Amino acid sequence: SNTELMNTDPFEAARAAADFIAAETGVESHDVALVLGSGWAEAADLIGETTATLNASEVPGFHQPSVVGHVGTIRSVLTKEGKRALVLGARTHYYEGKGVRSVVHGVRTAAAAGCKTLVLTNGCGGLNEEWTPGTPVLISDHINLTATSPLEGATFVDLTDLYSSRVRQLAREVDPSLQEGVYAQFSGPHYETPAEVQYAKRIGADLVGMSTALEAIAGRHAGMEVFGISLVTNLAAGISPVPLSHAEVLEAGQAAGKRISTLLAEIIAK
Ligand SMILES: Nc1nc2[nH]c(I)nc2c(=O)[nH]1
Repeated sequence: SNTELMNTDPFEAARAAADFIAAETGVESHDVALVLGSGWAEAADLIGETTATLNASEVPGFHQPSVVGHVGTIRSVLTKEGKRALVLGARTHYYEGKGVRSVVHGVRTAAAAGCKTLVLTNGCGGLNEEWTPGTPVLISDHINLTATSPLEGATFVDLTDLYSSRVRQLAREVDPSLQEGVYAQFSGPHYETPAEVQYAKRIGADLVGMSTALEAIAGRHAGMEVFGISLVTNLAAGISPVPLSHAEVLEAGQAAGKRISTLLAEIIAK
């Protein structure tokens, strides 16, 4: 079974998933992988024409997302430039307790499917009060506060320029006003306390979230060029006087959807 395969050899599990996707979509090899986070759901429709849609639960090793508002599909999208994009709308978060191998299965599957570029998007909390909800921020680097790694054994991988400065430059050509920030991944599922947000700020983070860093490490290990972009959907706890509300988070994501998805489509087209 896929669970056994994931437990014995996660790379075999990714190979099986990639073969399944190639067979089901009729696309032998994909070029760019897109992981959609909160607020980014519209991006797939704007980057090209969806030629196949699979339910995540039917693809080996993937789970139907347990997070409300997250789509559970994997789509093959043909861009106007003829690029094949694999859109992973079924992210597994570390806080779901399914293990770090499950968190990075989609990334490994994308690499096994042929992708050379990995685009990671997410919704996050902002530590800079000028970044109001709905602000997209390029990820320049990350701080992994999960106390874990997707890599096992003596897999010493360099993470210099993990968030490709080349692609960040392309993004700035699309929108010169784009800001950059360091993203800190907390394990979650609770939000940070105000004291933890100040700690994150003090150690150099500009954004706090519960995804992305572990996926980026696995993406680099798999040989892909990684690019990350966050959507600030709320000010992190304590940055603004009012408490967080998940409803506000979701609503801010929806409001910014069109603008950031267009931005992403233009970056991918480059
Ligand atoms: N850790 C963390 N994750 C988040 N995801 C979203 I959307 N907002 C936040 C936040 O404020 N903190």
